[in-house]
Amino acid sequence: MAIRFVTGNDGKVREARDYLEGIESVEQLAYDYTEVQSDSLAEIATRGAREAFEHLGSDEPVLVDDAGLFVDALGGFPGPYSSYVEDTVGVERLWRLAADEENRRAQFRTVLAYADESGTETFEGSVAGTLVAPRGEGGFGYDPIFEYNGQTMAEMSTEEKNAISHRGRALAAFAEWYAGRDD
Ligand SMILES: O=c1[nH]c(=O)c2ncn([C@@H]3O[C@H](COP(=O)(O)OP(=O)(O)OP(=O)(O)O)[C@@H](O)[C@H]3O)c2[nH]1
Ligand SMILES: [Mg+2]
Repeated sequence: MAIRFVTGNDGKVREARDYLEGIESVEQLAYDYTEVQSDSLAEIATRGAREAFEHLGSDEPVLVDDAGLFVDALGGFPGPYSSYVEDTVGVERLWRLAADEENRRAQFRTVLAYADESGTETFEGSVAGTLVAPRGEGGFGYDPIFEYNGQTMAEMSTEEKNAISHRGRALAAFAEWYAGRDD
């Protein structure tokens, strides 16, 4: 049975497909679930997955991904508000905010929530890196300003990004659980 990935973000779908290829197919559903205002990505993802599962019906499980960029020098901003900040402030201006700081460390975090009739499972992944002036054409979102091991995530192929990224790590935990579940 295909995994129903509820997201409007094509980049997330590309990465999930690349990672889960050979395990399960991934179908993108564009249902716009409520993203609650919370400091916790897990809470946002869990509540979104429950709402999407109940709304979409048909007893098929859904997968939701809530992600955020946490900048050390900015007290973890934009964190759970990363999507809003990308749309309002923009990636380039967020970089300029961080460029004035001595400490340019940041983390990317993702929580995947998988909801079915028996409940919701969550899988987390994070990666630590350094913010840099934008480089690279690949990826999406903040990838051009997030450097890991000398490369920005926008300079990596999908496979290279998945091997080190927050989402790749969350997908690894999900894939292990998914393969071992009995249904
Ligand atoms: O550099 C990045 N590398 C990534 O791997 C990544 N994953 C997410 N993001 C950005 O962080 C916010 C998350 O918000 P978010 O989880 O609500 O996603 P979204 O609104 O884009 O899609 P949806 O799944 O909610 O429909 C959005 O601004 C995304 O562009 C990323 N940026
Ligand atoms: Mg969103």
